[in-house]
Amino acid sequence: MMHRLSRRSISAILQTGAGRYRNGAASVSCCSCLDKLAANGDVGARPYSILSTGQTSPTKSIKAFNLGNESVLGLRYQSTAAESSSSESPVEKYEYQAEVSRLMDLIVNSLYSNKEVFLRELISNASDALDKLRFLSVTESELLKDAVDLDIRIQTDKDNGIITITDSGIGMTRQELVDCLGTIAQSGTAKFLKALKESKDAGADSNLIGQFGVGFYSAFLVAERVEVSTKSPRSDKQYVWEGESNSSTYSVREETDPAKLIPRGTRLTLYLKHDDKGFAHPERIQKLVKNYSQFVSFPIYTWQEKGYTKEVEVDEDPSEATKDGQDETTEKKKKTKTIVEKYWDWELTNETQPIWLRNPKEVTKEEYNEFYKKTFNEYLDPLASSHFTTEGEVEFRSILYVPSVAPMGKEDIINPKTKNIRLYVKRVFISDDFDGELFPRYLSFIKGVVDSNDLPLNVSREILQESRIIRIMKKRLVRKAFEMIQGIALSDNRDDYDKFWENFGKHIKLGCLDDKENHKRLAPLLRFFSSQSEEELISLDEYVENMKPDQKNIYYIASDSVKSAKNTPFLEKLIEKDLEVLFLVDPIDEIAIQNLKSYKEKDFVDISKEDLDLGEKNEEKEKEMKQEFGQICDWIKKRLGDKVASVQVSNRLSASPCVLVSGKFGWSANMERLMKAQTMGDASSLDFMRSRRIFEINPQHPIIQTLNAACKSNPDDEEALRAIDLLFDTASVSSGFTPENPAQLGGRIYEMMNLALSAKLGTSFGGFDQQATAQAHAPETVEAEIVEPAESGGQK
Ligand SMILES: Nc1ncnc2c1ncn2[C@@H]1O[C@H](COP(=O)(O)OP(=O)(O)OP(=O)(O)O)[C@@H](O)[C@H]1O
Repeated sequence: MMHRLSRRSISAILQTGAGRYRNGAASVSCCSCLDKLAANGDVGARPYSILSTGQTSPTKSIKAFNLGNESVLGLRYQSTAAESSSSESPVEKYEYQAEVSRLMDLIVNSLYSNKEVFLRELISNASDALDKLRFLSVTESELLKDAVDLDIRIQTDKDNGIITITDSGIGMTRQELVDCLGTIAQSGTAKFLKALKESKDAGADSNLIGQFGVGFYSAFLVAERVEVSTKSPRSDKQYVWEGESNSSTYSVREETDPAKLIPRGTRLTLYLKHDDKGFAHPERIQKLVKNYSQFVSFPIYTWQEKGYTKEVEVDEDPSEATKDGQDETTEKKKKTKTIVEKYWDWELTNETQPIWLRNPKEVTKEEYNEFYKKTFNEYLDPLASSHFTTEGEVEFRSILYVPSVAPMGKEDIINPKTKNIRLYVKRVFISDDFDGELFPRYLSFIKGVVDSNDLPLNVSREILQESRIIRIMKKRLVRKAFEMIQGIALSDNRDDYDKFWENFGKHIKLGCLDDKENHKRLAPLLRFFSSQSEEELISLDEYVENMKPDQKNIYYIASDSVKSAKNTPFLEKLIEKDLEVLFLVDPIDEIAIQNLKSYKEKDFVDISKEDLDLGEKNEEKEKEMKQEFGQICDWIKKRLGDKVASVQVSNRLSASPCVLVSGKFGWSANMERLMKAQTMGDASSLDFMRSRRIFEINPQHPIIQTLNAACKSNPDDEEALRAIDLLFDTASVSSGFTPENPAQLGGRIYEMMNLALSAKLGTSFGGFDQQATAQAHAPETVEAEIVEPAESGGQK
């Protein structure tokens, strides 16, 4: 029977394993999102709450963020009468949110290495602002009313140590300026702070800024003063934000200097610290742009000194001319020299054709890897990549990657929240916020870009969910992802697949539960230990190749470790017959295999369940056995009552006297343990499953032969009957089940020990009351055992 489990149950089972997956913290990218969440009343589960929403006047615009356990005022208006009246455009002063102050303090006082990443962060913000404008303008064309190109321009003044970064993006209104710069509302920065703290605790270097980025505030890595002058197409006015590295306040005012007005977008001016003025060299900036922002899809221009050569006449010495004996009346051929004329101009510094639009034959592996690392902020090369174009019904271009490490902090693979797939429509970035629309959740670890010409530019979430085009795209993307993973599996480098399996094996197993349609692609990717390969994982293909010529099934046993799997009595006959058995030791393995049912037409068979056919059925022998052992089977069944469904002669044992086998449709010992641990099985279903077990006896074993004789000569013999009880309890334990009453089992073992010792030494000591000992260990624990699920999970 295949067990149908709810998502909650699967999630719980996944958590039973070594790696615990937890729900990711809410990821909010900007303050406006916070406001939306607050408006939706969706703040309960988030790491913050908004106590009162912003209003136009900053005096009343007070937001309180609950970060961790400290509740801090986001903005505190400090304007004084003197300040507001001192200029035409009043300067309003604000205090940073406490988190920002902490971050600024860290940036200014602790982070000295890798400072150059400030440029990457600021260019990335400019590029986001351009993306946002392009996206919004699809539905609000008036946003583009100021006809300026969509680009980023960086100018330097090396003498004064000033860098200016200007974009023609969406800009910020006054309120947005106040909301966005001065508070931390996005998860990247919060994660950075947390990681920084952890790395410091661990004594590691604090060079984490490159991995996480701290967005806008990284400007203070190099600047002592930052000016942000910004003009939103939704506002008539331009505003200026000013902050200093050693101050806990910042100010906002209107831009009144006509020379400084821009039609749209944002201009950041960085006044560099004395020691960092070297960043204002035009060549250095050019090098950094090439290094960090090569794959930004908007043109980045840098202000560069250029030169062109020209010929200029040289004034001749008149005496020299007469020396040559030239006739003064003949026209003189004038002498010239080549000089270089210097001038300053904008120079395009990045490659603007997106890498996915290029011909795959012309892109090198290094370029793919660089694009991956820059786009997804990764430090390691991916394990594999695939660049392809699909044609026909739906056309799109894509580059997909398999990361070489699992995300930091582990994600919830059941409900992943990733920004791993960036969707473009006709090169316009649309979204990276997907929830299973382009990839099934179990493949959410795949990263990449997808660019389609067939989708409308104003594609909304609803359109995505309903779209036939998206459905076709998803099918193709999934197929490509599988080809890519299979490519790693088939490569000569086994380490790569081991790495993949370690990081994403659970995802593949989850796919076996979730995606019936792709079972054929998922199954060859699975890996297990086996009775013949305890150290190295094997594939199902390797198992099938190793099968005996007449072997029909793929045998497996589910257990909690390789060690306990290899010692289970269920293996005995299979080992003797040299049949390989897969060891399913991850909690999710058994459910995954049960969902697959078969591989290459070979059924998966659980060797701990009834009706195990090892291909040696002999009816004659069975009849004989029935005659010889039929009576003992009935006798044992009578003694065990409802604890078992039946007692049978076993064909799977050689060394053990007996074993407790699960019913064909019942829970294996492993499943029963999981169900109990997760309190997913209520007491009645546990009792039912237990009552379906079969007690199998090994007719060759001396204990069974002795009992067989006892049953024929004296079936009421108390000692023989108690031996049956002990045999049953012991078989439960060795078969992987938890004994119903461990204390009672202990009592029975002591009793047997006493009997054996008495027989050996010819005496019984101290009037030892065997039955009393057994009973003394019995009572309360029975209760505790039954009550346990209800206490922890409310089920009984
Ligand atoms: N050049 C810009 N144009 C328009 N808005 C900007 C610009 N730079 C920053 N912002 C606004 O300021 C906010 C905060 O920027 P910051 O870089 O600190 O974080 P972020 O960009 O949201 O997150 P991350 O840097 O992790 O992507 C942005 O979300 C954006 O709304």
